[in-house]
Amino acid sequence: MNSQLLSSADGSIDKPEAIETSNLTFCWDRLQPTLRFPDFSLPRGEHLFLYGPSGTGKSTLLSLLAGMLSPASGVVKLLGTEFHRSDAGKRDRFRADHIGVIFQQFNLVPYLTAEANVTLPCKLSSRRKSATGESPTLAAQRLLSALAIPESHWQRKVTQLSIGQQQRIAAARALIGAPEIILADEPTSALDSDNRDRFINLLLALAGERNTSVVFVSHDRSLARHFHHQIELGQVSA
Ligand SMILES: Nc1ncnc2c1ncn2[C@@H]1O[C@H](COP(=O)(O)OP(=O)(O)OP(=O)(O)O)[C@@H](O)[C@H]1O
Repeated sequence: MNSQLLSSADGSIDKPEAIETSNLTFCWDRLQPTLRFPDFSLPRGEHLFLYGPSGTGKSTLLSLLAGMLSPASGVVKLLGTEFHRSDAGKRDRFRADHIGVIFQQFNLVPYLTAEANVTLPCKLSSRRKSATGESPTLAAQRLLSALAIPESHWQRKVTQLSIGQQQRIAAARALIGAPEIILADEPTSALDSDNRDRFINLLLALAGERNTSVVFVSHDRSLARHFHHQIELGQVSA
């Protein structure tokens, strides 16, 4: 088993961990091999790159971290709690309060404007709303601006925007209200390499300002240089 305790980039050892896993396994069904995941521990405010070939369980691991799946065995803790063991209501609340997710296909609400998509987490979480320190609309506008979405596009429906713009709106939605953790699943797969690098740099800079930890999944190992830590998935065994 590949076991990794990721040391803090600033050398401190007393910060509460954003994510800890140990002996984590998951099995979709009896016909498939058990997915076994490496142990790791990600300090607050740091970022981790998870890579590996197709089918090695990157998206499954992200769903385990997000509490959308429960492990077959082992432990997964976010901010010191095994929140996936809570009932559905508490799980949803924890996720809304503490986690921003950027999905592969962005999962934006198609009939809402760019700005309304970004403020959505503040409607689902009073914690995220108050953490903006201002009105959610102003916070959304600041993020849209920082992510280079022209003001003329803020009131457009997201379906009228380019893929690159939709991706940055998904990032703004994940960042608003400074959640402690962002989970990003291959959000750059549709972009060329210049735009991919620019997006990752922006995402990590904005996350850094908020002391937000980021787990970023990709099959493209060349992106690893942007991140504090990296883990390769690939051990799939029965
Ligand atoms: N909903 C599901 N039901 C059954 N099996 C699934 C389901 N989702 C994934 N799997 C299986 O679990 C394994 C891991 O899939 P997963 O999507 O986590 O891999 P991945 O590394 O993210 O792949 P990719 O890079 O292609 O997105 C694969 O064998 C896949 O077929």
